[in-house]
Amino acid sequence: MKVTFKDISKQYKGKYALKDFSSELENGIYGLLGANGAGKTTLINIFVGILKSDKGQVLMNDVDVRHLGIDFLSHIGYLPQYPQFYKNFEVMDFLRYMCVLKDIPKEQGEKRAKELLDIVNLSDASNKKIGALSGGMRQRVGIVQAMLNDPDILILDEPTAGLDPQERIRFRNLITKFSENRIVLLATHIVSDVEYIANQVLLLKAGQLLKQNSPQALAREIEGKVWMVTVTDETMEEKLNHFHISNMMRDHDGIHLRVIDDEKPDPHAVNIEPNLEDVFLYYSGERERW
Ligand SMILES: Nc1ncnc2c1ncn2[C@@H]1O[C@H](COP(=O)(O)OP(=O)(O)OP(=O)(O)O)[C@@H](O)[C@H]1O
Repeated sequence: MKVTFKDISKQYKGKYALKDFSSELENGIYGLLGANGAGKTTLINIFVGILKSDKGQVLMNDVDVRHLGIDFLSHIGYLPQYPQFYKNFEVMDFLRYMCVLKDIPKEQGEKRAKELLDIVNLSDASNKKIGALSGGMRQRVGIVQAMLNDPDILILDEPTAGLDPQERIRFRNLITKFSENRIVLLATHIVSDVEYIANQVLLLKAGQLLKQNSPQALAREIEGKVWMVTVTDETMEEKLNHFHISNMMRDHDGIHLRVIDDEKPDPHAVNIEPNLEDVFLYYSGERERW
């Protein structure tokens, strides 16, 4: 399976939400990483056909998806940013309903729903009302409905919003489990959602694709630009005013700043190994004061 985005643009009131976005995806997990408002949902909405682009094409195996119509949708599983569930539906009834919408034959859908509920550890909840589930359980129902048609392309828009750390880890493991022989596109602004599971990260800023590479390669690209500097309360201000700081930690030796900059920020600064959060900040961060 191959998906190609070709020069996609979308404007709202003369302002670009997405500008000349081009990328190619093959089987694997892709983290679409960008700050709030970077254009992630716009791209996904264009991809799944909810939104029309002003310009550009989405191709599946080199065919424009607009020519494929319903056939394209049968290849897609989609979990929106704010999934709306019927709270009075029981889990299994909701999944049966989704099978009807997706035109999945009854017996096949029933079997698939039960298998998926088992994989996400929700078999015991299949007769519970959706309104009675925790946020994490509801997200798992969301991913089950996205997987009902055994899609080649799984699209998840901010899927870990509202999950606690343990649920977040479980969810990541689940995505990895489901990623075999599929394209998974996972939009998020939370770096740790994709740092360990994405084969490639697409870094989006103000509607434009800044970078596409593996997390490791992206981190290597900024080697030599991440520094550790120890300061005092008196000398800290100057650093905060001049540099991107990705972390601050205070202990009995002083305040340890993780600084991101092309130049050595202090004669005593030492280089440290970059991570994906540093990459995100290096390319898309504004210097913010709190
Ligand atoms: N219907 C709309 N009308 C006007 N502007 C919009 C509309 N939808 C999105 N935008 C603007 O387009 C830009 C991209 O928004 P988008 O929702 O795609 O970003 P995002 O990366 O998904 O952000 P978030 O993480 O907050 O969901 C933003 O500046 C947003 O304000």
